[in-house]
Amino acid sequence: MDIFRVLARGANVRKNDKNVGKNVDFSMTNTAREDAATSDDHLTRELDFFHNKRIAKKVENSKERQDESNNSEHEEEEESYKFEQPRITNAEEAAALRKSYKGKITGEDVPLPIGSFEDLITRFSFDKRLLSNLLDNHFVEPTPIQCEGIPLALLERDILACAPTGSGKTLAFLIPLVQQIISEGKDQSGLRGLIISPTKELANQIFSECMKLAHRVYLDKKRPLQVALLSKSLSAKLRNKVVSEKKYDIIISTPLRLIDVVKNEALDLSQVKHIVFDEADKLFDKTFVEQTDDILNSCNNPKIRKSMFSATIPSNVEEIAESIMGDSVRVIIGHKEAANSDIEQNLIFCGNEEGKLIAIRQLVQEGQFKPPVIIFLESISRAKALYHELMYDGLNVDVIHAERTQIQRNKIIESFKSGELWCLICTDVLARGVDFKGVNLVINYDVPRTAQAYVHRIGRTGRGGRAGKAITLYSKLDSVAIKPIINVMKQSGCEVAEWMEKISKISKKEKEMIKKGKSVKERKDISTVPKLNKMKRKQRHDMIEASKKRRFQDGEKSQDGEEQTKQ
Ligand SMILES: Nc1ncnc2c1ncn2[C@@H]1O[C@H](COP(=O)(O)OP(=O)(O)OP(=O)(O)O)[C@@H](O)[C@H]1O
Repeated sequence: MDIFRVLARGANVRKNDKNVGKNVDFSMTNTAREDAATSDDHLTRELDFFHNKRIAKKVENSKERQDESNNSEHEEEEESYKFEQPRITNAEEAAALRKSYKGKITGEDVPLPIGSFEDLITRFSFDKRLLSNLLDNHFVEPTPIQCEGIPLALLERDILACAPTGSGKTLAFLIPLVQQIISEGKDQSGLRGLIISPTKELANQIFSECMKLAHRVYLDKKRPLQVALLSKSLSAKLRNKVVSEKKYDIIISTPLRLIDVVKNEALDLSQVKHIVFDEADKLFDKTFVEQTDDILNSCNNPKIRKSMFSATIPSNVEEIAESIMGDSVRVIIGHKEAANSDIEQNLIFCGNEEGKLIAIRQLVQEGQFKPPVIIFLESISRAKALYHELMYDGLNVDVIHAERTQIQRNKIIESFKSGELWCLICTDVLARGVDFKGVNLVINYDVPRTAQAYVHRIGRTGRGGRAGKAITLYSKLDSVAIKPIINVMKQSGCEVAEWMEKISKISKKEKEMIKKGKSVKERKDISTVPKLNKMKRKQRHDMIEASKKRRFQDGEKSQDGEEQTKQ
C-alpha cells in the first residue's frame, strides 16, 4: 500500500520551484529540457518533432543575445539577431524534408515549406519582434505542421490541416495570423482575426499562447496588437458598449458566445480576414455545425482566408472543407487515422465494471499509476462516482465535468498544471486540445465511442515530443466499441494481441448506436464496495462533514464574540 500513501499525500514534487502556481511547463523548464535532450536520444529525427537537443543550445544562444542587448532599444534588439541561411530553397530539399516527417501536401501550386523560423525572415519579411518572442518562449525550430502551415497561411491560402496531437498546431495557425495582422496593421483597424474553439478551456489556452506572440508587438508606434478572449465579461462590455468593438485585432471564442454577441449586434464580423477553426472536426459535427455555419455567414468579407486544424479529419469534414474553401491546400502529417507515435498504447481486459476499479487499484499498487494521470469517463455521473471511489481510497484526485463552475474548472486545471493535483478525472470536456505537458498516463476508464475521441483523449499525454502512456480498460460490454480503438493502435504501429483482433466485428446497427452515443448495453454502477458498506461510508462522511461545519460555525461565533468585546 506504500504507493497509495505516496499518491494520497498530495505532496508537490515542485513545491520549492518558484514557478509553482503559475502555468508551469512540466517538461520544458530549462533543466528538464536539458534532461529531455539526453532522455530523448533514442528518438529518431523523424519522431523528434521538437528537436530537443538543438533546442537547449539555441535557447542558450538566445539568452546570450538577450543579455548582451539588455535595455537596448527595440531596433537595436532586432539588429542583434544573426541568422543562418534558409535551409529550404528548392523542391528537392522540400521533398526530403517532407519525407522526414511523412508530410503529404496536396493542392495547386504548393509553396516550399520552411526549414527554420529564420527562413521566415528571408522569405516573408517576418516581423523581428515576433521572431524574438518565439525564441524567448523557447520556440526555436518549427514542428512539421508549422513548417508547412506557416508559409501557406502567409501566402493567403486556405488550409485543411491534420497533424498529431501535441505537435504544435496552435502555433502553426497563430504565428502567421499575428504576422498577417502586423503586416496589414498600419492601414487597417478593427477585428481581422478570429479563432474558434469548441471549449472554453481550449479558447483560454489559445489566448495565452497568442499573448506570448503578441508581447510588445506594435502595429504602429502607438498602437499595440490587441488580442482578446471573448469571456462572459467582455461579451457584456461589448453589448453595453463599455468597450468599442473596434478595439481588438484578434478575438478567440467558443461558437456560442460569439454568436450571442454577433446576434446582439455587439460585434461585427464583416471585416474579418482570417478565420481559424481549431478542432475543426468537432466544430463541424452535429453539436456545433449550426453555430459554425452562422459564424461563417456573418464573416462576409469576400477575401476571407479560412483554416481548419485538427488531429483527426474524417472524410465528411474533408467534404465540408472542400465546399467552403476555395483553392485550399490539404496538409497531412503522419498517418491520418493514427495516434501520436510518442504514446505507448495498451488495452486491459477487466471482465466487468468491478474489474475496472480493481485494475486501477492494481496499477497504483504496481507503481504504474505515475502522476500526473488523467482518467476519462463517458458521463458526468460516472466521473463523479469514480471520483468518490478514488477519493475514499485517499488518492489526490479531483474531477472536471460540465456541471462544475468555470471558476472551479479553472482552479482545478491550474492545480493540475502546477503539480499540486496528481490525478484528474474528467469527461470528454477536456479530451481535446488542452495542453498538459507532463501527463504521464491517460486512462480510458470507459472506452471512447469513436476512434477520433480515442486519439484526442490519449493525446493529452505524449505531447511536445515527450513519451506518454495510455491504457484503455474494457469489459465484456465493450467488445464491440473496442474494435475502432484496435484499428487506431494498429495504424499507430502498436502491437495488438491476436485474440484481441478476433473480437467480433461491429454490425451497422451497433455502429450507429455507438455514433449516437447510446451504449450497446447498460453499464453497472462504479463501485467494488457492497451497498451496506457504502451506506456506512456515506454516513461516516456526512457525520465528519457535519462536525466540520459545526466547528466552523462555533469558530465564527466565538470570533464574533471577540469582535463585539473589542468594540
Ligand atoms: N516549435 C515549437 N518548439 C517547441 N515547442 C513547441 C513548438 N510548437 C509548439 N510547441 C509546444 O508543444 C506543445 C503542444 O502544442 P499544441 O498544444 O499546439 O499541440 P496541438 O497539435 O494543437 O495538439 P492537440 O491536437 O492536442 O490540440 C505546446 O506546449 C506548445 O507550446
